[in-house]
Amino acid sequence: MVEKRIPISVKEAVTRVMQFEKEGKKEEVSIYECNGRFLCEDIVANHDVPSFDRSAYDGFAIRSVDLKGASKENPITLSVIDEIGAGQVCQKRIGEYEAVRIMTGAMLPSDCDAVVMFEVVIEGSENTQPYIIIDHEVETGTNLSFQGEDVKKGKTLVEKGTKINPGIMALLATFGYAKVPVAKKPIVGIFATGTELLEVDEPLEKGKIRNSNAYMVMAQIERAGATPVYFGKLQDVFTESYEAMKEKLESVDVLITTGGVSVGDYDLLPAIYRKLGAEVLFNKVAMRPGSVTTVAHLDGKLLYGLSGNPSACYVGFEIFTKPIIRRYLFSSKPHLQSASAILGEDFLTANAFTRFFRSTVSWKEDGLLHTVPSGVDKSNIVTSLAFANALTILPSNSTGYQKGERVNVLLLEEEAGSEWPWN
Ligand SMILES: Nc1nc2c(c(=O)[nH]1)N[C@H]1C(S)=C(S)[C@@H](COP(=O)(O)OP(=O)(O)OC[C@H]3O[C@@H](n4cnc5c(N)ncnc54)[C@H](O)[C@@H]3O)O[C@H]1N2
Ligand code: MOO
Ligand SMILES: [Mg+2]
Repeated sequence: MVEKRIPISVKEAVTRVMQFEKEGKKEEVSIYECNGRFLCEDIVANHDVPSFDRSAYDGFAIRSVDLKGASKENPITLSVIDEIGAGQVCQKRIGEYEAVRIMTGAMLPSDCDAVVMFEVVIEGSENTQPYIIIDHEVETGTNLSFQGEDVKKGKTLVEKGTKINPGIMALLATFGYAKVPVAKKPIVGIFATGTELLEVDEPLEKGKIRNSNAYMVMAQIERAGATPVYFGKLQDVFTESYEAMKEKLESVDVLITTGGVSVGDYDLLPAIYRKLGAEVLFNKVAMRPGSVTTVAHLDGKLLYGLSGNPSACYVGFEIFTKPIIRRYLFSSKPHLQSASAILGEDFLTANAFTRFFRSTVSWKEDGLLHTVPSGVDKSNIVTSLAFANALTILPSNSTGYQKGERVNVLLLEEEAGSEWPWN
């Protein structure tokens, strides 16, 4: 008699997996190598930015008090006693009716309180002494970039667990991070199981298929921020598979297998977990695709038995493996980012299980996010994955869903993530 598996909810299954979440190890890498890595510490401003008042324009630093009463009828002349470019500091005191020629980014002389742009003054010179004529009043603070206006010292700017992007690179450089504290990438091993599997470079044979899951999952692991290690494919032979898994488990943080987790005669993973002594957290989830997703735990490591069916394998990884990787990478929002979208097609069949259909979401003219299937909604389908940028969640119900209804989607390519999208 075949084993009868009792499905648990997606929320319960994710909860069981997340009991084993942990932050990973830290390392420091050169700023040249950190783009795309995940911060393992918050970035806190260690000084004001800018750290001094500076000119926002090319022009003249002045004392606004000297220009009180200036007008077209009563233009005021200032003597230009110094000249500074960005990086230079004026060493002179600026007295009454004096000004300094100043370039964008140069530190404002301490006696001055505003800048007038070149374009609004008349320049002249008398006996080699330059002067300017100004025909309007200038408020204190005009054309300045103030100390701390960008950020004040002590402010937390970027939280640990954030993926470094070009803007964060600018912050790291601003605050002097020649070495950047990042999370070590966890090592995620993969075996593809199945006697029917051919490698990419092998010609098709009767009854056989090419192994696509391994390459798909490697790319998902990389997208999640970890390092994939492909251990090759295993025939559906117990001893060989057991030995290979036992050996490779030593060298990885997480071990993924694809295929062999259901109730078929050659589905060996349940027996392999037993022999390894791994504790199975669940082997049936009320979701489709991915209902057979099995997660086990052994000596602090998670073993993912993802389905052999490509769509089920893909969804199982995104829902159950990605958040563990992101927690390892110090994220406090490790789950796929959720959003509300308008359903673009009818789904009128009853669902006993929550459906995650692979979807293409896009913004439409109504300003709302819309979701449509990216291909056929069956777990053995591989082509729908190529165009999926989201998973649309259709919770189980007896009526199905109508075009135009609001639904939740999980965004596959957004980096911000969700704390917990399962409420
Ligand atoms: N009696 C039952 N049969 C099945 C059940 C069930 O509940 N009772 N569940 C079905 C569901 S749902 C799924 S999903 C599949 C899951 O099967 P397995 O995870 O055991 O995977 P396999 O049997 O090894 O393979 C399934 C399918 O996927 C193809 N495959 C496998 N590996 C790869 C790969 N690396 N690249 C591409 N395609 C792969 C394989 O050839 C099979 O066609 O079980 C149902 N059966
Ligand atoms: O696990 Mo299967 O993917 O439910 O379709
Ligand atoms: Mg099977």
